[in-house]
Amino acid sequence: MASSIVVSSPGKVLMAGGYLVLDSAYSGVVVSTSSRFYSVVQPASAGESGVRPIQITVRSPQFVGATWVYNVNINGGNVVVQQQDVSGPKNKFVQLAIERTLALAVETNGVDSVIDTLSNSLVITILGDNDFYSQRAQLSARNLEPTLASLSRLPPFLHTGVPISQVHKTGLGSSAALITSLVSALLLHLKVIPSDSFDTEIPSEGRKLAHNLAQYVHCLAQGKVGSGFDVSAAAFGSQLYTRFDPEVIQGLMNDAVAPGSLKNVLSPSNKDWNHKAIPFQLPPQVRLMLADVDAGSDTPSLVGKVLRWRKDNAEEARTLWNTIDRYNQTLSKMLLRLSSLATESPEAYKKAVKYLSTIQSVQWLAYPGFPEQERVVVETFVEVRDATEGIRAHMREMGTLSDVPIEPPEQTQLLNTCVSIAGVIGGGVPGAGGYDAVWLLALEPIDCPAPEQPCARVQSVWAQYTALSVSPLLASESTAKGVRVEKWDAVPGLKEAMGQA
Ligand SMILES: Nc1ncnc2c1ncn2[C@@H]1O[C@H](COP(=O)(O)OP(=O)(O)O)[C@@H](O)[C@H]1O
Ligand SMILES: C[C@@](O)(CCOP(=O)(O)OP(=O)(O)O)CC(=O)O
Repeated sequence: MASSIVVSSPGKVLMAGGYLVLDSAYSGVVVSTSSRFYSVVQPASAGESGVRPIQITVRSPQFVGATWVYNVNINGGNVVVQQQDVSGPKNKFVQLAIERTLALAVETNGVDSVIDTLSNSLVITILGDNDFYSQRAQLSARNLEPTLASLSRLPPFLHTGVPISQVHKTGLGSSAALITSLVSALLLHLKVIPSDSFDTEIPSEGRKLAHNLAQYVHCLAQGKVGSGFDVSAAAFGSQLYTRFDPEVIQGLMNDAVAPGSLKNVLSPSNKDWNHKAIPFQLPPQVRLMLADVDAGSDTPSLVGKVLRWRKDNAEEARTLWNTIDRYNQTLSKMLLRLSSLATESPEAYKKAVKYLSTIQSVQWLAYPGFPEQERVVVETFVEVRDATEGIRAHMREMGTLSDVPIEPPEQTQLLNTCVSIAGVIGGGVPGAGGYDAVWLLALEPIDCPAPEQPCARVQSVWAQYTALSVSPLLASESTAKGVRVEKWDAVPGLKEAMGQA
């Protein structure tokens, strides 16, 4: 498909730092997922060139009735993107992503250049990996158990059978990944950033601009400035994230922006973008598993209650947040140390993982005869386990003090059952917590048959929780990178899904 651009961004799991990451004094441990969101930008067919006003059609082939046609009006520096069918369902994430990216392109390259680039109009297709949306209905329709093996048997980009408004999201940050991949694809198509902006993980100026624009659009679409960890993960991949000062975009949080007001604010050289995204990755042979547990909690209301408690109990909250932050930092430091140990002593690391994968974590230190290098690996894994348990205990305490179900009893019971499975390192509730999901870190020894892997043991326990209708997801460090340009043929099922609409 000539002159098409395919860009993808990962989803996210905030393993540690929920609520704290709203304060730039603290950081969050964010793992970007193996599940990715794709934006495909193509010039409309030749027969539609020269259409006025310029039209941009956006299609979401995975949902019923998810096609939006926009008229683009560029008058001087003003860019207005209007939905043709004003009575139809709207998608503010898509509309604002297009409108503000075009406005930035006009500021950067001038009106004539943008109009010339859009002379053929555009067709944009957006698709999320299956894991962004609950596949329970699709699994039961195929009489399949809610297991990883069943999920891997589903066709990629599976049609959900419902309108977007009715989809059960799994909390991987679909809107953040959507916006980041879409603005990145448009910035490339409109030649606002160089074509190689996403060729390496090193944050190029183009990647930084795409991040800043995506953060702005996401906050505008949501009507609030969250911590932004989800967009940062979509842009830069797994990281230790510290939020930017919301003031940097406060002046742009309006229905319309004055011509010329975006470029300087969103520029990577604007030092007011003071977020931090320190590269992070899970150690080898460690898998992040996610269970989509329930219909989900209302994150903004949980956040509102916790922040009210924090405001009314400043001293108590500071002490508790500082304690949680120490556990969060220990978790990230020990996970990074395991990556170093795997590089320094690969054989000792592999042997330790193999042994630990066969027993419960509470027994990991029982054996006294480890050789020195293996003992260091075992002790470091124990520190990770202890950090996860310390985070859980203090997040539960925060929930009790603020009357918010951060780790409610049902989740505590599920997590306690899971972390006692042989080969499971630890777990917790992601992000704001609640009833949405649980995450686990599980060992994955290299030379061990799949049915004996800790992941498989977790699956068999999760399959018993039919009441929780768990649909497990899986993330891993191997593919958890930020925005990247894709080759058509390298994305299984993409061409077929494009034809779905
Ligand atoms: N494939 C898609 N096509 C169009 N819009 C989508 C798609 N997936 C998600 N969205 C938009 O993102 C919103 C969900 O974003 P969000 O609330 O961040 O969910 P989550 O973070 O739990 O995935 C949806 O309501 C919809 O507007
Ligand atoms: C509370 C938070 O710090 C983390 C929320 O993480 P979640 O992953 O729970 O977010 P949703 O996908 O919107 O449900 C709020 C924030 O950082 O913006």
